[in-house]
Amino acid sequence: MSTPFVVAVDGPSGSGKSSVSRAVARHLGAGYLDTGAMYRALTWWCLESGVDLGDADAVVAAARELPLAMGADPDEPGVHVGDVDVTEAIRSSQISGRVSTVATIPAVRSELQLQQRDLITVIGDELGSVVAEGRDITTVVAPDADVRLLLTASEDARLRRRTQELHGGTDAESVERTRDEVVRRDRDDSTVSSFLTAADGVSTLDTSDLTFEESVAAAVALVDAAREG
Ligand SMILES: Nc1ncnc2c1ncn2[C@@H]1O[C@H](COP(=O)(O)OP(=O)(O)O)[C@@H](O)[C@H]1O
Ligand SMILES: Nc1ccn([C@H]2C[C@H](O)[C@@H](COP(=O)(O)OP(=O)(O)O)O2)c(=O)n1
Repeated sequence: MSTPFVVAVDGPSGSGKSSVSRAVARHLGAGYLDTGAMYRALTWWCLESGVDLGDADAVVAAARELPLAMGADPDEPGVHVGDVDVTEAIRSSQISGRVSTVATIPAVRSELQLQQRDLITVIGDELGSVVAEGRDITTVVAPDADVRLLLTASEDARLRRRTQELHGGTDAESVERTRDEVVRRDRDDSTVSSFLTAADGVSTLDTSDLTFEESVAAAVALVDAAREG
């Protein structure tokens, strides 16, 4: 069996990681792994089962026991915890508002990073290639990936995109309602991962002034160059 082709993508909220990574995975016929969804699913499970998010030991124990199933289809990347389909529920503002509390516990990160490496191996072995995205994939989870890409975009562009997605418009009030979900969360998350500037060997793609299609084309060009080289 040949070694799987791995694409690692990081970036702040609203930079386009999920949508661009899914498009790249479709282009490659690869599997897709949304590592942020794993932190979200753990947060959902803790809230559902009454685990106090302030009790780091309890959250770590929950991370070890989490009955998580990650779908790898970029067209339909479902997330299940036990029998429950949490794909939609983990995108709620309740989860977005609390996920950083979970994701900034170092031992939780170590546990989920282990699970993410295993998933990248399993998906890669099955499909031949995998696109994994998050905050620390290029640096910690898969630093040896064949392609390592940091997506960036101005705060203004990221806020506008997320507001459009969540509220269907970009009036001033909706933008303010979204600010906590983007700006505050990135500030908290960046205390434990370095996803605002590219590490050595990581390519940066600034999507601020690109259309979605242009972002995908630029990412695909990088991936194709690495495949051919
Ligand atoms: N140039 C662009 N690059 C990437 N996404 C863009 C661009 N312009 C608009 N978007 C939209 O912004 C949103 C980005 O969301 P998402 O991919 O979930 O970002 P992230 O995973 O980084 O939080 C999507 O709805 C996407 O269609
Ligand atoms: N590899 C990762 C992925 C996500 N996280 C954290 C940081 C984020 O606040 C949450 C949710 O990530 P997610 O990628 O779903 O967030 P956005 O879609 O970018 O808004 O998880 C992380 O710490 N490390």
